[in-house]
Amino acid sequence: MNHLDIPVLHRAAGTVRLPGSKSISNRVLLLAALAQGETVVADLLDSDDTRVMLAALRQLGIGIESAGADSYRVKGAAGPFPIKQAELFLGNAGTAFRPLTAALALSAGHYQLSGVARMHERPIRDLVDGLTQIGAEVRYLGNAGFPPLQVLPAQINLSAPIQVRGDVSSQFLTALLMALPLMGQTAVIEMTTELISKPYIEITLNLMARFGVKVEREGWSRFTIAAGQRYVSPGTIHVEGDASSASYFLAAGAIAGGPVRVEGVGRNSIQGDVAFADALASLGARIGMGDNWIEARGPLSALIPSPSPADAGEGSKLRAFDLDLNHIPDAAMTLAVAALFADGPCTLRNIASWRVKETDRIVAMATELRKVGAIVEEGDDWLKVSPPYTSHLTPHASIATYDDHRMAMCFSLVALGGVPVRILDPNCVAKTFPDYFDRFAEITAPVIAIDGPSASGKGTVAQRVANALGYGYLDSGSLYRLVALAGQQAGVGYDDEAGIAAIAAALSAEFRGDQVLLSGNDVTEAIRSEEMSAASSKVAALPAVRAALIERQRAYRRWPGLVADGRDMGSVVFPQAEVKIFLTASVEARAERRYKQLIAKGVAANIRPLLQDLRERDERDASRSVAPLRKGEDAHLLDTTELSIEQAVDAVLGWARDAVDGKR
Ligand SMILES: Nc1ncnc2c1ncn2[C@@H]1O[C@H](COP(=O)(O)OP(=O)(O)O)[C@@H](O)[C@H]1O
Ligand SMILES: Nc1ccn([C@@H]2O[C@H](COP(=O)(O)OP(=O)(O)O)[C@@H](O)[C@H]2O)c(=O)n1
Repeated sequence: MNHLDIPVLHRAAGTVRLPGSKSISNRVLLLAALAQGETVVADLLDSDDTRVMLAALRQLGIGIESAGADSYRVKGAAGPFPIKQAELFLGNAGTAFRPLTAALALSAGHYQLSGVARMHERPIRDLVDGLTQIGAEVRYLGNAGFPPLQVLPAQINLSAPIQVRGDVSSQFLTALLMALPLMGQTAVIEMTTELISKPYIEITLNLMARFGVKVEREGWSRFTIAAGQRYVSPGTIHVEGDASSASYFLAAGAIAGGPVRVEGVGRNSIQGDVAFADALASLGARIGMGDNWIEARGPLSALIPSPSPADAGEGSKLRAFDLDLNHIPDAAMTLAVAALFADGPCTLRNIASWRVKETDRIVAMATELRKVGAIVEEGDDWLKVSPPYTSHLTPHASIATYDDHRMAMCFSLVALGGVPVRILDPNCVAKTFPDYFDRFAEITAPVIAIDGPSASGKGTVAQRVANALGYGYLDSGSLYRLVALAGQQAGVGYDDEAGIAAIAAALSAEFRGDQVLLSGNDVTEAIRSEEMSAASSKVAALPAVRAALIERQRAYRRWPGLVADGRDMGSVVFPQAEVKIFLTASVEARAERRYKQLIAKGVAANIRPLLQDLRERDERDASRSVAPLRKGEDAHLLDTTELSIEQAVDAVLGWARDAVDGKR
């Protein structure tokens, strides 16, 4: 079977920009489709579930065009769907299936809705019962109570309150709430049971209000949509980052040092899953929050006195917990795996909804946690997880993922316990977070940052260290050289900051072995010319250019690790690097090395202008306002004036070993 092996990981630190929220993305798409006017949906999640929704809406006659990266222009139908006959295949996307069922039941057409086998095992009776009460014609095409479904035109009557259960899934209530305004009449929904996952209903109500429909609620038991309201486009709507997806990164920060920061959700979020941060805090993690970000670090250890607050979390465990997690069912899965890193048995309560998700998550979680050595007890709606008696997780476990994206994402955290872990069928994360593992690697893969002036030997040493450790290698200087060359080719002046920054943002660069390609053309030699050396140091002084290249550089941080060389690897791009080195040599030694390099390549050269050029570039690199070249306090100084290449490489490897050993 297709699998991903995650190596032993020692530390999690860094920043992750979250993909758009799945819950918000699919709700907004449906509301925009039913609304009057055109809605631009920005920062939409790009995943299987949203693709399913987009395709279904198009099939139902809604005009949807791309409006740039992750943005769509949706032309609302100003009421029910215009296409009156369709067969929809909705994969395993519950956030598409349930709301579409309700909206189609009120659209006076002939429709069929089906999905993958698992979708046909996920209950939908409570929603169908609610719709049937108001006269809708919704029939089971397979097993009663489950998809696939047939929907027929019907006379809808809203005179009596709709009675709905809310104890299996809150999505049924969401589906009814979003569809009912199509009728333009007063509609009342009464819950016949306790409502679970209330924060998801808050998202629904919040988004309906953004589209102009107000729902009055009495506690969580009665909801009224007053007559005469209709959906109207709010113009542009930005989808927040996915708070459930944030849980893996925040847990990683709490388990393995941190700080890990997620961007895209924060204090102002409308998603209940941000409460996951509070749960982590109750386990002892140190949490910070801004309007649009959340950050997690490991607990402060009361026992181990530490020299600086930044190191204080090392080695200290999370506190054991006993929590009711009904309000954050999805993010709660992350806590089940975090329990492996706690100081005692942990109990997750009130999680019955796990049984009807992508898989029976209680069974799946218990089975897979046992593979890594946990002692697990399970009940109808609870799970008790105790870390292994020895505190050591079982290495090389093969984790089955049950076509459940969250199982795959949660279990990546196991590697932070100092054991390699294998994730089977890792591509199931595409449901909500297609590049999850790349992002996770960007906060967990170790980095060796080597900065220093031109011709100090950074590239030579970095490449050899990378080979010795089996790590990847990033020559960040070549990116600035590529920008300079691309700017020259496009005829953009090196003083046109916005123009050069736009080139940097769109740079089509590829490293293939020793070859460097720009828009598919081999420019390995062209970027090394003296002209490009001077030009690159000019474009590198432009703040907008540096900003445009940051995320691209961070994306090179992959497992098992990265050696990166440049001027600001340790200070700006990878401030959390395991090892930072400032590599230098006297300017005379460097001029001589450059001279020898050029002569070896058959290029005529002269020491004096080389010396002059190095001095000028040193001056420009050291005096620029953004990311100037200088040795940071936390960097090891390596002066290679009197060293051979082998000695320099050995010194770096020694520091790298010490850093990793220190974390064991
Ligand atoms: N002790 C040393 N460490 C690293 N490189 C050295 C050393 N001595 C000589 N060199 C040579 O210096 C030259 C410049 O190194 P390079 O890696 O291109 O520098 P940088 O990437 O810092 O500009 C290379 O030809 C390299 O072989
Ligand atoms: N991280 C980096 C890397 C390079 N640079 C700039 O890009 C230019 C080319 O980088 P390089 O590493 O290829 O240059 P050399 O050290 O090989 O001469 C340098 O002169 C720096 O001004 C930077 O500003 N920041």
